[in-house]
Amino acid sequence: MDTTKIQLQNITHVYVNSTEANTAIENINLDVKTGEFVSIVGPSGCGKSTILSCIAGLLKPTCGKILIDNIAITKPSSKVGYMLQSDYLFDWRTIFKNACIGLEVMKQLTKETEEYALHLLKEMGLAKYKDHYPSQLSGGMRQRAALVRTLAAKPDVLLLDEPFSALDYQNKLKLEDLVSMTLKKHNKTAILVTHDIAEAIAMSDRIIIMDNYPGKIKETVIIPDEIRNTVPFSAREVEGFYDIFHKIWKELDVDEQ
Ligand SMILES: Nc1ncnc2c1ncn2[C@@H]1O[C@H](COP(=O)(O)OP(=O)(O)OP(=O)(O)O)[C@@H](O)[C@H]1O
Repeated sequence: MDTTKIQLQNITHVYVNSTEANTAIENINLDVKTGEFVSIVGPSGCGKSTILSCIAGLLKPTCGKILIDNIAITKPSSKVGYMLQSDYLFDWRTIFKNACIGLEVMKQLTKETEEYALHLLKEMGLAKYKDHYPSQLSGGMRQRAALVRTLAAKPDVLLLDEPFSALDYQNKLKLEDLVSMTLKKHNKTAILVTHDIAEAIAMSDRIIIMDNYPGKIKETVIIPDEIRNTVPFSAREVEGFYDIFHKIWKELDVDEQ
């Protein structure tokens, strides 16, 4: 049975400083099901990161309510993992120690949780680098270590804010496959923010297209099963992939509006 994991109910957020008020997002309504992968695309400044920060409990929306498992989000919670463009690994800690940092901060470091972190490092092909330091790893390996750190705390929800954008194309495609397969295997619910339309189509069940001034939902695109059930790398070869690409491209092309 489909259960709703995340609910955004009429979310509006206004950034206020000493000279002005800026309505970043207005009346955002969105339900995300357990295990669903939703991407958000839209022009720069339309409020994608603001939405993620509100779901993460880092930002309190000016109006509206956010629920996870029907419980209102008022502060950051271990249920929600956040992965960003920069890996934020600590250079003085080994990869294993970096992977365990969230557990340490939450005072959940036990033999069992350490073993789980080690298991995830193995899954990500990093077991033999566990005693290395971040500076000894490539960008793709570092981002995989950041993913282990995020998953080690066993969040139900993953918020991914352009996590592959700093990687070279080959590593980006490899990591898309790995993240997609890992999240499916662990039945995680994910929201990805990306400027890469092909990445959004290849990884998602559903894509939310946003509009600017103020940020709002313009359209929703449901990804057909043939694409959804294929790993991201091969999804690009599925018939109909580029029809969806062109549709989204057109929606985002401000010159044509
Ligand atoms: N701390 C802040 N104070 C004031 N305004 C802010 C703040 N953070 C973001 N904004 C404004 O809110 C709007 C939405 O910003 P946000 O970063 O959420 O957009 P975005 O869609 O993620 O952008 P990008 O694609 O460029 O990363 C923008 O107009 C931005 O300038």
